[in-house]
Amino acid sequence: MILSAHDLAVSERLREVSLELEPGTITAICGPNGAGKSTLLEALAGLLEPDRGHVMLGEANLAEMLPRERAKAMGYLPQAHEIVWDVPVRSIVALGRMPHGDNRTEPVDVALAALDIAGLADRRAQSLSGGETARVLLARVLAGEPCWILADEPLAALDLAHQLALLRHLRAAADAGAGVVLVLHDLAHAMNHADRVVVLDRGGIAADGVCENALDPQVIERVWKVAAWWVGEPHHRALITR
Ligand SMILES: Nc1ncnc2c1ncn2[C@@H]1O[C@H](COP(=O)(O)OP(=O)(O)OP(=O)(O)O)[C@@H](O)[C@H]1O
Repeated sequence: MILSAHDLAVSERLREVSLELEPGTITAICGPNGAGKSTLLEALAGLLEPDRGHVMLGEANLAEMLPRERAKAMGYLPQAHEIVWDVPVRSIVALGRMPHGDNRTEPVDVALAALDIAGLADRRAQSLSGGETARVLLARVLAGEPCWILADEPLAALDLAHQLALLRHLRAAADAGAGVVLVLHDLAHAMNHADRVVVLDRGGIAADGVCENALDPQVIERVWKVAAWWVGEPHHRALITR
């Protein structure tokens, strides 16, 4: 189902943002610190009530959906990676099944494997490293098999191999019909792995479109105030800065 934002405004943080996001694709939200990326993602997840505007999931207004139905549809990973309960990793990941009210173990096992944490399943959550914690919280989102995966900087704490593995998994989820929206600071990840990039600047949309256009050097110069250019082949590009 299409996820759409209509004239979303949140105090000084977001100014009249409208977007239509297609399932089956990966959209990256990029922009400088404080641009409003996390605010937009939270609003798209239905977890932040905008001052004006609304978010629709297909024909349903997200704000009017039952919390349980919304939680089934929208998998959200916040920016701060913290686990406050000192319980086994498997129990944390299994929380992803809560909106479904079932005890199905298969999605939990698939998520543990996807994030390469099956070997940690019996470890206490508070004994994990930062990157392991991030992978456990992502696995919880994936275990819920949501229609939409909204993740705020999901790659930030991961090492190179786990970043690539997660990106492959998110691509497979999109190919299977899920919508994926990622807040990314690494513009090369956005360029190489997203289908579409939305650039936010000071609460508004500065660019929106296919990666080559939305992350054109002129946009990077205007928004980030950095002189930069792309090298390499499509899907394997690197950003060179001056
Ligand atoms: N709860 C809040 N109350 C008031 N202002 C907030 C709140 N949360 C964030 N802000 C402000 O809103 C603006 C947008 O914040 P947001 O976290 O959405 O930015 P961001 O693009 O995700 O930034 P970053 O890249 O630093 O994570 C910032 O100026 C921030 O200081």
